[in-house]
Amino acid sequence: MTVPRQIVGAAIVDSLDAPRRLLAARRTRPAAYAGQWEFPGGKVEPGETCEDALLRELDEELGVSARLGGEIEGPLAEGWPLNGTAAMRVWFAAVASGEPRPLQDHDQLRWVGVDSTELLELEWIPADRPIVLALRQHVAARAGGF
Ligand SMILES: Nc1nc2c([nH]c(=O)n2[C@H]2C[C@H](O)[C@@H](COP(=O)(O)OP(=O)(O)OP(=O)(O)O)O2)c(=O)[nH]1
Repeated sequence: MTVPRQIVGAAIVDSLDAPRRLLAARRTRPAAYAGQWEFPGGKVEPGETCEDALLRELDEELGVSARLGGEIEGPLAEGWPLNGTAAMRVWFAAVASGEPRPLQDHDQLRWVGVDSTELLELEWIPADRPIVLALRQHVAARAGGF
């Protein structure tokens, strides 16, 4: 069996202890994903841990340093299956310093309520939808439901 290409993504929330809002990012490339919303992140490079790669990507793409919280575990050891031969591990994260800006790969960032219909109505990359649902479940379970 081929090992999927490892991608990492961040569910950036306003607070790791009591998340109410999520930072969604709209991609500009490649054409197949342009205009669709995603979790900021990218490919893990050789020699990097997933966590190091994610912190690097958040710095490059958004200009922030971040603190990672718990992982939103997917069905695979490599996380959540994406299109093709990739899979993505996703962590909750909070901004430690800096103000997120769409420096690379995105043309829009948006803080969206975790329990809002707006979150569900965003045009997510299709493979991200189950991750969004899992994220809501995590937050709802912690908050006692919403
Ligand atoms: N970052 C990110 N990528 C996702 C998500 N969902 C999803 O299917 N993908 C796909 C799109 C890309 O094919 C791949 C991530 O590659 P990328 O282009 O973001 O990686 P990168 O920043 O390292 O870019 P590059 O240096 O290769 O240009 O995973 C998501 O939520 N976040």
